[in-house]
Amino acid sequence: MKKLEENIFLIGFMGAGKSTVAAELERQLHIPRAEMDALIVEREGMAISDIFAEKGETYFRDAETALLKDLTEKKGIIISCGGGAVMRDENAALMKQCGKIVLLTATPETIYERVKDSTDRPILNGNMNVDYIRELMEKRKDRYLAVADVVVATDQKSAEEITREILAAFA
Ligand SMILES: Nc1ncnc2c1ncn2[C@@H]1O[C@H](COP(=O)(O)OP(=O)(O)OP(=O)(O)O)[C@@H](O)[C@H]1O
Ligand SMILES: O=C(O)C1=C[C@@H](O)[C@@H](O)[C@H](O)C1
Ligand SMILES: [Mg+2]
Repeated sequence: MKKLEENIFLIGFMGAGKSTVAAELERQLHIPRAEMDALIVEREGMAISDIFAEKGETYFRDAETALLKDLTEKKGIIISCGGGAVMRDENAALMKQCGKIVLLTATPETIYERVKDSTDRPILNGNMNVDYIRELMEKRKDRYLAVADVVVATDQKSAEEITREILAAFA
């Protein structure tokens, strides 16, 4: 893993720990990290929830695809994806072509505990409960699993442990 020629894409449900683990991978591997959500906020000059509310989800999804196209021009970076990014076929194909895809999973109960106080996950606005999380996760699960090269369950594990498992899978 010293000479990472491909990218690492971290995918998974909101709160699975993509941003947290990406930061740990960056710290350990000394390779740059791109946070899709943060880069969209920077490009648009608006919070994610404001983009959804004022411009709509399709606008956000188009911005996400445009950003992914720019990011996949690069090599050897860690990309922490938006939780829904891989649901678009075009995005999933781009990721597959340009790197290894790591899926982080967690139970709906764990996810709820991690995201319940957040106000900037518009997909969960008004639906912040375990049942809704389970339902949406179920809808997304097949796609997440279909594209993943490596799957790491994150419940009751620290970011360091999860990172160790990812690196072991690629060793
Ligand atoms: N392994 C873990 N154990 C305990 N808490 C965690 C773990 N991973 C992440 N968290 C916490 O859960 C919350 C969500 O984590 P994070 O932002 O990394 O998720 P994400 O997958 O990037 O979510 P999103 O798709 O919404 O960007 C944060 O408060 C983070 O500190
Ligand atoms: O799962 C999703 O659809 C999303 C996850 C977040 O990372 C953001 O990209 C946005 O809130 C949408
Ligand atoms: Mg994140």
